[in-house]
Amino acid sequence: MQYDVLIIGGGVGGGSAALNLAARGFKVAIVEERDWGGTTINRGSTPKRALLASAETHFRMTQLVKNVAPLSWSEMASHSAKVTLAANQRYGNNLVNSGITTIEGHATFVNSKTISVHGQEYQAKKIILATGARPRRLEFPGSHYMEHSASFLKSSNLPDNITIVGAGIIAFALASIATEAGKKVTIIQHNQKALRIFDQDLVQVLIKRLEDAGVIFKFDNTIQNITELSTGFYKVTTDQDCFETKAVYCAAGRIPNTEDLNLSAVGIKTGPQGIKVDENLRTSNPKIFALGDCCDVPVPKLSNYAIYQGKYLGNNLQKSVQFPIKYPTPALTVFSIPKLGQVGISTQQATNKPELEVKTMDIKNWQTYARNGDDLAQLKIIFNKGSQQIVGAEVLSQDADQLVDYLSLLIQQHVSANDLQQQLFAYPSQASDLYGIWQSK
Ligand SMILES: Cc1cc2nc3c(=O)[nH]c(=O)nc-3n(C[C@H](O)[C@H](O)[C@H](O)COP(=O)(O)OP(=O)(O)OC[C@H]3O[C@@H](n4cnc5c(N)ncnc54)[C@H](O)[C@@H]3O)c2cc1C
Ligand SMILES: NC(=O)c1ccc[n+]([C@@H]2O[C@H](COP(=O)([O-])OP(=O)(O)OC[C@H]3O[C@@H](n4cnc5c(N)ncnc54)[C@H](O)[C@@H]3O)[C@@H](O)[C@H]2O)c1
Repeated sequence: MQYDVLIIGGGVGGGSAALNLAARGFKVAIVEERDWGGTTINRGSTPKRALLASAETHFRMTQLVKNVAPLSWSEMASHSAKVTLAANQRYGNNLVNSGITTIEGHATFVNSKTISVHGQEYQAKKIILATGARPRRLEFPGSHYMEHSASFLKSSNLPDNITIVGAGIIAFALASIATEAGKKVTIIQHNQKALRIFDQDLVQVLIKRLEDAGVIFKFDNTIQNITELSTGFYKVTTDQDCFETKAVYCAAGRIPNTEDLNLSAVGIKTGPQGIKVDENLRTSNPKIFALGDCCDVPVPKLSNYAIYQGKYLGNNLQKSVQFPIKYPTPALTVFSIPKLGQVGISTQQATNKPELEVKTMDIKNWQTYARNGDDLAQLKIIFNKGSQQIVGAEVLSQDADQLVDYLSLLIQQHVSANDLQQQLFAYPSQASDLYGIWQSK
C-alpha cells in the first residue's frame, strides 16, 4: 500500500502530525503498537490529572473547612479509568474520522520508503518517526520488583505505603496524589537536588509542605537492593538506610524508543538523547523525520512540544521543510499540590544577567489566593530592566498552571503594562490580578 506520509507512533506527537497532514489533503497512515494517544492519553497527563482532580479538590476543601471525609482510592481510580478510556477512544476515532489509515502493530524499516507491520509492507514518500520514550530502568539486585508511573496511574488498589525513586516532575505529582488519598509516601533521591530546573527556593517550600503532609524525603540516598518479605512488604536498602514499603515506583527519567526499528538499515543516527534531527526535524536520512520524545532536540520532552512539532511538520512537509522550527515561550508545570509553574526565562537562567531583574512576590494575601486558602502562593517575575517587559516567571500556587499560561501569552506577545491597562478582565480573577504585577513592583 502506498501513502504520501507514514507515521510510526500514535501518541500525541504522531497524531498531531497525522491530523495536520490529513487536513492538507495528504494520504496519511499511522502505525501504533500499543494504544492510540500513547503516553499522554493512556499513561501520562490524562490519568494523572484525573486522579489529581479528586486529590486537589480534597486538599482545597481541607484548607477551607474542618472534617472533610477521606478520599476513596477506588472511586478516584474508577473516575480516572473512565476519563482515560473515553480519551483513548476519542483519540483513535478522531484519526479514523479524519480520513487517516490506522494500522495496529509494531513497525520496522525495510528501506527508506517502506516499513513492515506484521509482515505486511507499506510504502510512503516520507516517513515520520514518533515512537516516544519509556521509563528508565535502574539495575541492582531486586530492581525487578520496581514498577513505574503507569502502574501507579492504573492501580485500582494503591498500597497504603509506597516508595518513589527519583525526586523529579513525576514523583512530585504521584506523591501529592497518594498523600492526599491517605497513603504514606517515601521519596528517594540520589543527590540533594529535587526538580532541578525549577526555582530552588520555591522547590524548598513545596518539599516542606509535602513533608508536613507526611511525605518522607531521603536525599543523598542511592537505592541498592530490594528484597521481598513474607509479610507483604518489600525491604528497601539504600547506601544510607533500610526500610519497609509495600510498592516501589521508579521515576528516574525516561529514555527514547529507538530500538527494534531497524534504523541502521536506513542510515538514521541516534544518541543517548534519541534520534538525531536537524532544525527541520529531519533525521540523517533526508526522507525521514522525527519528533516528540523519541528525538534529540534542545527542548523539554513534553506533550505540548510533541504536539507543536507535529503541527510544524504537518504545515511544512509539503514544502520539503524550508524553515527551521522556532519554539514559542516555554511553559511547564509540575502537577503537585500546590503546583509549581515556570514560563519563559527561569530564575536560574536570569542569574548573572545584569539586564534582568528578579522580583519575588508573596501573593498569598492577594484576594485570588487568600479566598482559596492558597497560603503558600509565591510568584517570582523576571523583568527586563530596560523595557520593563516580563520575560519569565516561576510560581507556586494551587492554580500555577493557569497563571503560567496567562504570563506565557504576555511574554510571547510582548504585552506591556500599558497594553494590559486597556484590557477588561472579569474581576476578581487570576487574569485581573495581572494589573497588580507591575503595580506591586
Ligand atoms: C506520568 C507522566 C506524566 C506526564 N505528564 C505530562 C504533563 O502533565 N504535561 C506534559 O506536557 N507532558 C507530560 N508528560 C510527558 C508526555 O507524556 C510526553 O512528552 C508525550 O507523551 C510525548 O509524546 P510522543 O507522541 O512523542 O510519544 P508517546 O506519547 O510516547 O507516543 C509514542 C507512541 O509510539 C508507539 N510506538 C513506539 N514504537 C513503535 C513502533 N515501532 N511501531 C508502532 N508504534 C510504536 C508507542 O506505543 C506510543 O504509543 C508526562 C509523562 C509521564 C510518563
Ligand atoms: N507536568 C509535566 O510537564 C510532566 C509531568 C510528568 C512527566 N513529564 C515528562 O516526563 C519526564 C520524566 O519524568 P521523571 O520525573 O521520570 O524525570 P525527571 O528528570 O524530572 O526526574 C528524575 C529524577 O530522578 C533522579 N534520579 C535519577 N537516577 C536516580 C537514582 N538512581 N536514584 C534516585 N534518583 C534518581 C534525578 O536526579 C531526577 O531528580 C520529564 O522529564 C518530563 O519530560 C512532564
